[in-house]
Amino acid sequence: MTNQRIVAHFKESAELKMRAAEELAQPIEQAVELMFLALSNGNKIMACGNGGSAADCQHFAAELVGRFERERLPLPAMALTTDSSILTAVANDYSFQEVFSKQVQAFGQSGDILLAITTSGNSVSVINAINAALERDMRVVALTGKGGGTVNQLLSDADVHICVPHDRTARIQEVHLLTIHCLCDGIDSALFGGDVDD
Ligand SMILES: O=C(CO)[C@@H](O)[C@H](O)[C@H](O)[C@H](O)COP(=O)(O)O
Ligand SMILES: [Zn+2]
Repeated sequence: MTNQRIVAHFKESAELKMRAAEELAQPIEQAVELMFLALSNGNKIMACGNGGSAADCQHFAAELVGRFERERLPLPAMALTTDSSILTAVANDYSFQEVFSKQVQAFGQSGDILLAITTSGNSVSVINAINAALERDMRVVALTGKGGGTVNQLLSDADVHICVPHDRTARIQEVHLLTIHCLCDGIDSALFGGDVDD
């Protein structure tokens, strides 16, 4: 019984990934172009999200500041999910809904990118960060699912919406992580060309 449940998770995840590849390849490519252009111009990428998506933000920033698969100079990416003093001060003195938007207002500059990760597309802390980014003339790459929720109403053609075609949070997160690795690989390929050399 347990074994069947495990196999069912693997099957559902694999099937979704194959299906999502068709739908998401184009927006992921657009996101790589947007990110590469920003990094080439000396801008940075900031990432925000809650719970498992907070971990995704940190994973992404680590691969840009450290490395993905190839040796290169550190690239400027930061997770807005890590400074417990900022997070607790803003949540305590204002509201949790402002924990990311305050940081976008503090650190964001025109031309920077916000990587906004929310499986529902409805987390208010992430929605507020998107609005703060757009107000600062930043571009937004949103990773969502479940139809995209409120995020649909905020983005324009200058932004990129990568919406995983599924309703289950865990499955959506699994595709978000794969997408993050595609973004890292795309940025490295834009820097160095197509082949991984190790
Ligand atoms: O990882 C999981 C569930 O798989 C949870 O921690 C999940 O990320 C949290 O419930 C989040 O608060 C969900 O927020 P969101 O994806 O709807 O923006
Ligand atoms: Zn999770």
